[in-house]
Amino acid sequence: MTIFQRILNIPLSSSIFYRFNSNSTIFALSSGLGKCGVAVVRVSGTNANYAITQMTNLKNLPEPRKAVLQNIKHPLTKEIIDKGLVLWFPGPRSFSGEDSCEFHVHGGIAVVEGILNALNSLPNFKLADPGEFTKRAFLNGKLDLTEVEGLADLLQAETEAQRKQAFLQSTGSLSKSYKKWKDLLKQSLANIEADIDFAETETLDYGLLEKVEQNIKNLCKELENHLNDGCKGELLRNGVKTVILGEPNAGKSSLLNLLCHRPASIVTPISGTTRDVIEVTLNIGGYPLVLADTAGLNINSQDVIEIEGMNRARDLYRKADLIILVVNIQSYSSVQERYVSFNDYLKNYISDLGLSDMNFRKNCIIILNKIDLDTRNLSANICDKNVVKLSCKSEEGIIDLIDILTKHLKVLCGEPTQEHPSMNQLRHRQELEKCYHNLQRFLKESERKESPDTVIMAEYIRKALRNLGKLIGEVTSEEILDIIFKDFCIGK
Ligand SMILES: Nc1nc2c(ncn2[C@@H]2O[C@H](COP(=O)(O)OP(=O)(O)OP(=O)(O)O)[C@@H](O)[C@H]2O)c(=O)[nH]1
Ligand SMILES: [K+]
Ligand SMILES: [Mg+2]
Repeated sequence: MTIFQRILNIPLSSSIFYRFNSNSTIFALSSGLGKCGVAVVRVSGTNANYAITQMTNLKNLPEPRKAVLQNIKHPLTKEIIDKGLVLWFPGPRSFSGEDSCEFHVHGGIAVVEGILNALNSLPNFKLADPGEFTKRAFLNGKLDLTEVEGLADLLQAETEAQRKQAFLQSTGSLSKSYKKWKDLLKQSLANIEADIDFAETETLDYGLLEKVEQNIKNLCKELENHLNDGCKGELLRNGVKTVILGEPNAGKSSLLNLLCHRPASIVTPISGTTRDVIEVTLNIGGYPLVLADTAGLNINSQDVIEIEGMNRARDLYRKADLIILVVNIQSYSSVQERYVSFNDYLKNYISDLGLSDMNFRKNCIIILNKIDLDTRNLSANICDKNVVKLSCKSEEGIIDLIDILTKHLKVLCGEPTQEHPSMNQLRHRQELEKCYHNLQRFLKESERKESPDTVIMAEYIRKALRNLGKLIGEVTSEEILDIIFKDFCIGK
């Protein structure tokens, strides 16, 4: 039961009942719950005008989109609940596309409760389900499905780059490309259908089919580029999975704590302290980083708990987008004479950790930790832009670390722009892969030596069109909509 249902004492089943009643007028607190300066209560639906005429002294509806100050009263008891701003948004020029209005009242819990109770007493008014305003906007054609997803992401965005990506998507940058592709396919289909229907009886443009083929080939190239983007958008949306690896006592947990500014992971001088994976989510330079501290890798260990911890560390290593390898300068110092260079030592270190297949130049940052203990000044001879010299104790080198982390994140997540928005959900990728596949089958048929079957070719384009239609929500199912709208909060 939601807090609103509790406030209004509305039984749970009623919201399920109303789900099938799209004629109802919905209302909800759209600003955050709790004491605050101003609370915004939103109303949308055929009877939205009642909320104004029944709850204020206005005889007529106010001028659209202009705030008016009014006493707001309960429609039955006529008791004044609060004085606040009232706004009227006649459809279709409203967020949901329906007649809508808003009450901006004082953000006290009892005030909000009073307004919600007053609205609930109006005929055919009901508390909105999570995301119901947006769902109505989608069903009224105000937003397509990728824009809805962008809006959901905008509400969830925790970093600047995530906000940027979500905002671009919510304002249609992604659907613009998809709609352009759809128009091209529609045109191609019309041309092929013309060929099927009239080629034998009428003279059609010479080379019409060849033109279609060339267009589809170009589209396939564009689709390839869009699909082979290194999953940048997905990484930005979900966070870059980063794992800290290294020998026991290298300072992995100290590093995690330093980056998240709190003692999230236990630090002791005892080797083998960390066993479970400790995960934190950070905002580094506007990019989301999902950072995991792991058990130190010690291939000689006989301890079953430590071995299980190491298994978990190696499992994360295989799934990680970015690796932070921690090297203890004291360990290097003790054997430095045996190696021609630090690089040489590193290779051996990595193989000793059982990470021999690791490509430590790609998406890997090497941390030379404990430089406060570098009494022999060994670090002076190490000049590698991928090696950060750090002391988790004195925090020397932390700025370099943040710098190099940000650089890696920028490359991994990319910088989505209006012209080149990134796709960022598995749903999009799957639908586009199917679309690409269907176009490939079209090209295969068109390139057949014996006369290609234009009916089959048309069918592949129809299928590809359906894939794009699903992507932007022209073809959809209640099931998909439920998944997408469940991420919204009440009032949006
Ligand atoms: N002097 C100094 N000590 C450090 C530094 N970083 C970590 N330590 C110390 O090194 C010891 C081990 O640190 P941890 O962070 O627990 O190391 P770990 O790699 O997580 O160790 P395990 O979880 O056991 O694998 C602790 O006593 C830390 O205080 C550093 O930069 N300088
Ligand atoms: K330790
Ligand atoms: Mg540790």
